[in-house]
Amino acid sequence: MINRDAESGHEMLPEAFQERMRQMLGEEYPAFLETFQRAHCHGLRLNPLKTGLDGRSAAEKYGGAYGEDTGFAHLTPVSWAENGYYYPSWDQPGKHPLHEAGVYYIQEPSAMVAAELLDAQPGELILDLCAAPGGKSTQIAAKMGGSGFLLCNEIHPARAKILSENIERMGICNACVTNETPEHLAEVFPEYFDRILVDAPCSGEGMFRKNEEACGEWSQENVELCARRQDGILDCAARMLRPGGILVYSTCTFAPEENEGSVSRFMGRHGEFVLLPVQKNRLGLAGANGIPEWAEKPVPGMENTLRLWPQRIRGEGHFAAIMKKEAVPGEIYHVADCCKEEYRIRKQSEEKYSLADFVREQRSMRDTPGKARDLISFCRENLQSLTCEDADSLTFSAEEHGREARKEKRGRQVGETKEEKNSRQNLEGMDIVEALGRAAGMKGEFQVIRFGDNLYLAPMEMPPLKGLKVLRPGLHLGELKKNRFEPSHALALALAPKAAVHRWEMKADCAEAMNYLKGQAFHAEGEKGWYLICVDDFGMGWGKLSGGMMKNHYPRGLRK
Ligand SMILES: C[S@@+](CC[C@H](N)C(=O)[O-])C[C@H]1O[C@@H](n2cnc3c(N)ncnc32)[C@H](O)[C@@H]1O
Repeated sequence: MINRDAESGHEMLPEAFQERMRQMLGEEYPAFLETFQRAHCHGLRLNPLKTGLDGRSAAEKYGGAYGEDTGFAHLTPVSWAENGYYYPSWDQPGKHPLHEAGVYYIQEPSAMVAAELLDAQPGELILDLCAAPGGKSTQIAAKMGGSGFLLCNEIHPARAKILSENIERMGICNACVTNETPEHLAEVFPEYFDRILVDAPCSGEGMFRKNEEACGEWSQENVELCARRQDGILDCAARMLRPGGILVYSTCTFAPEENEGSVSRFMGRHGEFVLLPVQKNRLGLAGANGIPEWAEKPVPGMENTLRLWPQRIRGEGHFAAIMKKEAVPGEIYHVADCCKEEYRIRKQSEEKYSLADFVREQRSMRDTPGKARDLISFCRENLQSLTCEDADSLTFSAEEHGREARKEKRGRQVGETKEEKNSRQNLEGMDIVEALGRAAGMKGEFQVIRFGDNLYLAPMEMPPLKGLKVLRPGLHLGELKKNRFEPSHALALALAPKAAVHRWEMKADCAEAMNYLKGQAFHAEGEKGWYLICVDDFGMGWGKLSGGMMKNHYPRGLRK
């Protein structure tokens, strides 16, 4: 039954929920209820993969550079998230071209805390098990900075598609998106990951203020159902974590059964895990403790978990806990290193191409000069020549400008045998693919994967995905069409703009940018070919110039 107390602003809250919250909060209950009369906070996270800056510098640069009507001014920091900012309710950053260019992700401020606690490091193997729509995955990827492997999984197909689009929009190169059950993933990846985030499906009580509809669906039975589901998901996560690995569990609900309850039941079943304290002072969240008495069988350290309350902070209700897998009960789990070794060997035997094989195959695809459908020819014509000894500091050569200069030196050079010429061109091809990976943000070693006519880049750490439902096996580079290679939208968003030979610059706050997002073609003069369409120096999509017209290649499904 719904309590309709119009004056209080919480008329939509179910009575049983109110009664339980009254019991839980005691004297603090009126302050909690009062939050339902206030508007909720709005947050966004700046994307360092795009800006190349830390949050503060990016906020100063971009927050200051845009007027009120762009929806990108007035940013104030969220204390617990590195690149997190509040924006005022009158701003509409979701409608701005910079949003489509992946410069930021709109995310509820409290929801930013879980990925901070996961503390992902470059080079690690990380799983986001319940990942759609991708707020936390994109935050984790930002921390990895293009190095290591991120598996983003979502059980619901339609939500997995949205997840994949968000991974693409944010220009992430080292992530794979799957649509799997936790149980199936646990069979495929025993003790594989260094860190796992379980941002669990929950009763969503913490979002009631934002989403009234969720209130109507609330029931005690659903809370209990969610708690049981969380037990199952956490058990799968435990199987996939390597000894010494970190598991972060989070929800956006207040229900004790799904928070302290889920954690203590999990710890009861898994003696190999210990609870780690959340460093609350560092996050500006002193005293935001979990409550041991709210678990049926509390385990030591439960107060070290994190509870966010809307009456205490500028954000919605959230819960998070950090757990570490310590012991290695050999009879249940394999040893992680053995497992990784196994993957490495499988990869070697199953992998279709080495980079060298791939380059050789691509070069043989050039049936007629000028009709090259291979990736290397595309790069030669459309990417600046790059040197990439140090992945962190790409140098783009300005001297080799011009279509002629970029053409492959096809003929034999003086004193060169046929074999030497082939080998030189293969090496050049490998350099080009290597440079493409760097320009797309790859920091470690990577592989090129071909699915039919589609080409992808993926970190070397990505294991074989046979038998899994995969939406995105890495960064989509593009498609080999009949007579040409067509670059993907994902590549436009991941590519460092300075790597593109042809760029078409637009101002983010002008009508031209919105018209491009609507799919409109426009008049333009310049050299024929592919153009990276940029808003304020950020890649937003492709256009193809021919005969004075820029054909619009912004994907139909994303047009405004
Ligand atoms: C809280 S949401 C995740 C939000 C996401 N982490 C983010 O930051 O954008 C929980 C997700 O778990 C998914 N889910 C539902 N049932 C599941 C199950 N049995 N196993 C795994 N995930 C499930 C839901 O579809 C939902 O997308």
